[in-house]
Amino acid sequence: MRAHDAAENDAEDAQDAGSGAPPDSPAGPADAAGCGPPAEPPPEPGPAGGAPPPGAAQEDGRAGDPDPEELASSHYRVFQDRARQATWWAMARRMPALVGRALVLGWRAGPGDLAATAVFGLGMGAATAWALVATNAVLEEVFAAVPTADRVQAALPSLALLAAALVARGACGALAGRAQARLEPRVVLAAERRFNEAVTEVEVAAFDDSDFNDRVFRGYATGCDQRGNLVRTSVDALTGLLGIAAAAGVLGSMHPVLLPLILVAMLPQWWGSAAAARLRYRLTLRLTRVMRRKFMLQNLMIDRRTAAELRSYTMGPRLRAEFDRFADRELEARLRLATRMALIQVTGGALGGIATGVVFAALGLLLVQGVIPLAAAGAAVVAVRVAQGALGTVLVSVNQVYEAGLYVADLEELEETARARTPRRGLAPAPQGFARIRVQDVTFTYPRGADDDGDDAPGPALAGVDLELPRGRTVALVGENGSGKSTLAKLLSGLYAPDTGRVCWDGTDLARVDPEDLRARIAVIAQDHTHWPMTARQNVVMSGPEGEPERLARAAGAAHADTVVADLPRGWETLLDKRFARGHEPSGGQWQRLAAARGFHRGDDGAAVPLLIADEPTSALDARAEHRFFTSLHAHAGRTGATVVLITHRLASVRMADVIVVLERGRVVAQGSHGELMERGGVYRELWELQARAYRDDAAGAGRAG
Ligand SMILES: Nc1ncnc2c1ncn2[C@@H]1O[C@H](COP(=O)(O)OP(=O)(O)OP(=O)(O)O)[C@@H](O)[C@H]1O
Repeated sequence: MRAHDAAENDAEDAQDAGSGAPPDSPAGPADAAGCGPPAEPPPEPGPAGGAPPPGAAQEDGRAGDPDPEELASSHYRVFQDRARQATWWAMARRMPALVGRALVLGWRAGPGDLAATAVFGLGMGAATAWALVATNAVLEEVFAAVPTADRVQAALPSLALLAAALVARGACGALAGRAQARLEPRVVLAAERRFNEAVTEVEVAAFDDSDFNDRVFRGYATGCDQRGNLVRTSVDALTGLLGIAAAAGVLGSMHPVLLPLILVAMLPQWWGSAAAARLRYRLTLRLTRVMRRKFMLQNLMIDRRTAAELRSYTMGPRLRAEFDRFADRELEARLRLATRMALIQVTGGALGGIATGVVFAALGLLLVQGVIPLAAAGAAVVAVRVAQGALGTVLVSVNQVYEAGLYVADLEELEETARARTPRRGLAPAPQGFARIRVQDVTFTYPRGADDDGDDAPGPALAGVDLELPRGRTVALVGENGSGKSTLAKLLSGLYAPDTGRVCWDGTDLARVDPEDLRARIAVIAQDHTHWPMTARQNVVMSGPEGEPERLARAAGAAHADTVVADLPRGWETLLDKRFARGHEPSGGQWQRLAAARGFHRGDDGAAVPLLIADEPTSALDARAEHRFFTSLHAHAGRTGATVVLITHRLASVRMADVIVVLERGRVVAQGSHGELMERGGVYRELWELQARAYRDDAAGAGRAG
């Protein structure tokens, strides 16, 4: 069964069995998006979210359709469990911590703006109380007996006070709003900076973990903005609370029985906003993978690097269909959400109307029974309205704080994971150099994602590797595809650490030295080199010194990138990306020469950079360029005294290497010079003879044809 069929079936099953609702009920929108694992029912909506949904037991027994690539993702279970905890009680419990967190974030990002927000927020609360007291005074003056012109005149000072209170309230509101609006972007920017640091400092192995990638996507798509939301909505909640406190204080001073009426008036609003926020949150959470797929597919459609192949292989309709498949799921989920939101709104509105009626009836009753005077009843109506507005703000904010808090917690977990997976700093500096590099009994398995259950886990990429790389020599790693050459190169370059065993520069275990310091002493010409959207100069100089023209010329000459640059319209200053105006696109081989120049540039000083690793550096080069390149590589070892590690399938060039290491299925099966390995036989001689025979046959064929 194809993956998406399974996902769709699963979505339908989840609707039928998991929610206890009919198939077209809105209970299963997120599963319709195909994101939830088969054994997970959709979470129970509504305030009683802690209870298991009806039908969950059925679902447990149901044989779900396997769709491991898309659905078997245990971290969704974590989120569903967390979303299910979103009861009112859970929200209330988390509120102090979340608001506290928001205040800390706000204080760190903009202490002045946070202080201004607090001062003007308090001012608003005080002005609200003042306005209510003035309202009561005005009504008392007017309604103490039958209203007359004199009474209205007598009420004028109170009216002036009321007007002043309202002006003060408006001014405080505007100033608090300004401070808050200044605070939010600062908080978002601070979050973005932390996020950028986390994702660029984390070890490269983290990107092999799909769970980490999901978190990174959520952080990038929503997490940073939600930090701003958390601060804004927390301030809103606190401001609303001040408004309520003001109204409640004034009402309570009139008559304590008026206090519970505020609560009655607000309950429906509470329910509506809580339900709506949780629905939205769950949808976004469950659509993460769908949105990520859509984003990926759309990138393939718009990227100029894929544009040609997309057309050659007539991939357009297929990609569009794939996009539609995910987009339809998302749309369906969003449409269901819209319906559910409307239902919640209608229900909340109706219940709100009933509650207001109950409040007014209660006020009438109190008035008739002489519990409160007419003026107090009038002021109470105004106070209830004020409190309703403020409570509305609080309730919406509380839900938003809770919702933002979930995203922020997710982002903080990402930061925590990233911190835990960021190589430790402050270790000993890397050794200046080495007489030899020793790889001792190294075993390495690529990290698996949280979703991998281990049943079909691949074996180690390297197993029991022992090796010595002498200083100033060229060491070639050869072997068939997947034999572990690049993995060994990544371990040698300090990108990955061995699971067991050690990589040592003389007596120093590289696990004990500062990884960034180590990497600064290694130059790498990567197999999957990046086409940096920068100028040709920046592509070569990268993190190295900029103002050394001789060094640049040497590097470009060694990589034969000088001829590439000579043909560029603006030489070294040509921008190498066609997406920009006046950008230029080098050919694949030209890019490879620039990438090689980057490696030579970094490794120019062999005392500072004693190791150069070149992973298939000539795969896109023509025969002449390839030959020249290998000559340069050997010359580099001779000139700088650096050790050169070369990975290549071109065995004719490997012949020049001082040591050739043959890998097979992650193990070193032979090592020695070309002559020794040819004499010994085995994989190396087999591969060599295959390539040599192909050339001999071609030459013979050409001779006969001639
Ligand atoms: N990032 C990764 N995550 C998981 N497995 C990986 C990763 N990179 C490589 N592998 C696996 O590790 C094994 C060794 O791969 P490696 O890239 O080191 O081989 P190689 O000898 O360089 O191959 P080639 O000649 O094709 O470049 C392979 O089985 C491969 O599937």
